[in-house]
Amino acid sequence: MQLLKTDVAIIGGGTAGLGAFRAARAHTNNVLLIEGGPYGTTCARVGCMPSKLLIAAAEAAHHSQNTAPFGVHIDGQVRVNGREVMDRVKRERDRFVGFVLEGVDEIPAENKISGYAKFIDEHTLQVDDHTQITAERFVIATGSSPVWPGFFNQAQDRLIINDDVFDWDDLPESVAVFGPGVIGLELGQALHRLGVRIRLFGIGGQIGPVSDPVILDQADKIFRDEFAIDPDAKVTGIERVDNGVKISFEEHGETKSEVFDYLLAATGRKANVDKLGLENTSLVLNPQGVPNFSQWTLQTETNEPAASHIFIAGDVNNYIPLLHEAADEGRIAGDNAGRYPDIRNGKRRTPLSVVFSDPQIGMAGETYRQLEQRLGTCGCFEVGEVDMTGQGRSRVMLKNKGKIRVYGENGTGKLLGAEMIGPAAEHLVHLLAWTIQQGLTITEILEMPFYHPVIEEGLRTALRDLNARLKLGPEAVKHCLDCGPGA
Ligand SMILES: Cc1cc2nc3c(=O)[nH]c(=O)nc-3n(C[C@H](O)[C@H](O)[C@H](O)COP(=O)(O)OP(=O)(O)OC[C@H]3O[C@@H](n4cnc5c(N)ncnc54)[C@H](O)[C@@H]3O)c2cc1C
Ligand SMILES: NC(=O)c1ccc[n+]([C@@H]2O[C@H](COP(=O)([O-])OP(=O)(O)OC[C@H]3O[C@@H](n4cnc5c(N)ncnc54)[C@H](O)[C@@H]3O)[C@@H](O)[C@H]2O)c1
Repeated sequence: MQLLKTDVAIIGGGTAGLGAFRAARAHTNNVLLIEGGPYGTTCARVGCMPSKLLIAAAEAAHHSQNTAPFGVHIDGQVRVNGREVMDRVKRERDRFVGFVLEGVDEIPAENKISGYAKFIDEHTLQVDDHTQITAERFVIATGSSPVWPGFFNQAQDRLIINDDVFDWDDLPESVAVFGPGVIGLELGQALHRLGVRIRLFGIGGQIGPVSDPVILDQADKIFRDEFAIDPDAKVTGIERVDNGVKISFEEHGETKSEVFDYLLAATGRKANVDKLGLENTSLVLNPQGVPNFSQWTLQTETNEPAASHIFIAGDVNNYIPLLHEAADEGRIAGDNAGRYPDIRNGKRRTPLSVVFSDPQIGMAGETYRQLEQRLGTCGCFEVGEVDMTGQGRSRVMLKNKGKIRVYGENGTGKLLGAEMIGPAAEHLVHLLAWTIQQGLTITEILEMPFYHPVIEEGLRTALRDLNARLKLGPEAVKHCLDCGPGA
């Protein structure tokens, strides 16, 4: 058994762990990074990047099949070569992973340990069966893993998760996707557009991360128009049959069955805490077994009188499981583990999220649900809205679908948040998150320049509507002449 002593031990070499490693090293050279699996990060290997590559191929197929309304006809067949699609996805994915690996290679060998770590007491980790590490402070950055209900296991070898999709050499004929959350929606729509027969099964009517019922209703209509999706499905059976997996479900009061090549479980993820031996520490755990922690310092809560020497960052803390948040949290946790006990509050940014469906779903600032809970009973916030079906630039490009809803505070006139489904949502929510973080009022935002004809003019209409409802501006004028046609 190798015995090692260090100032800071980082458990997990993903995005949060690598950020924590760098930040802790600014305080001490005695930092150990422990990685159980392959380096490369979830984001680059099986997450953000390969999913966006698959979506990019799907968009190319979709555009080339939908040129006729412009009077542009592709005579002949648009052919999707599944092998070439997957080859590009994997080739480009490997390139992104390669960049991460180059960074990992620069970390000196004596600062890296391979193996799965587990606490055996407050200050000691067992790594596989080969090493024990005693450390003054720790950062837990072990990420998350997919979860699914037990009855999915009836699909046996045809049950797959996102990781498996990015291992394919060719596209299958059909996939039943369970979970129209972020992963299911992105992958399901992309597969559909690449010619794979899909059916997307949800539960309780939820689609993506949307909390605003008006946007949810839009999403439901838009996606139902394009592919088979039931966000509130009644699935009555899952069975492994000779040629795949048979799913039985109710539709319009009838029981139907359909056979698919695979069942893709995209029904959520859970924090990787179960094998960490946290029961051997004094940490206070929530019902999911995740340590309680401060979102500002990433310091965990302990039963001991002394402040905790353990920090937790990234997906494993179940707070905001997104890449940029994992990176921020890694830096904050690593910095605090390095400087402990003189710890600091880190900078948390305005919440921002994007689903790369088409149309995209975007959210910035506080969600509708959060605002309803915080301000709903006092009539303290108002909602402005624009329907994108008539929006000039979107219509020109035949991207005129969806709605934008913006939320503002009565009295202060500040923008609080937004939810949307529609064109260029990935860009619009950035603009909104940036203005919310600066604490701008809707009036101040409306003083900014707006070009013509652009999708941002649609956002301006929603903001004008909001200002009028907050009684801080005139009624929004329908077809305002000084705005430019279709603004
Ligand atoms: C399909 C998919 C698409 C996504 N798309 C986006 C997107 O478009 N935009 C976005 O912002 N986010 C996206 N995400 C989320 C994003 O990938 C995660 O938020 C982010 O990767 C989390 O980073 P992390 O460092 O917390 O975890 P990870 O990168 O998973 O790192 C955790 C590491 O810990 C290691 N580990 C686990 N247990 C132990 C142990 N006991 N000992 C040692 N090592 C251990 C693991 O091997 C792993 O390498 C996506 C996720 C998925 C799955
Ligand atoms: N574009 C992005 O930023 C992006 C992309 C992918 C993933 N992610 C991150 O990864 C996280 C995990 O994504 P996810 O899609 O696995 O989780 P999710 O929580 O977003 O979605 C899970 C979905 O599965 C549904 N569901 C649960 N049980 C079900 C069942 N038995 N049958 C059918 N549906 C069921 C839920 O209602 C929900 O809609 C996301 O929260 C997000 O933070 C981000």
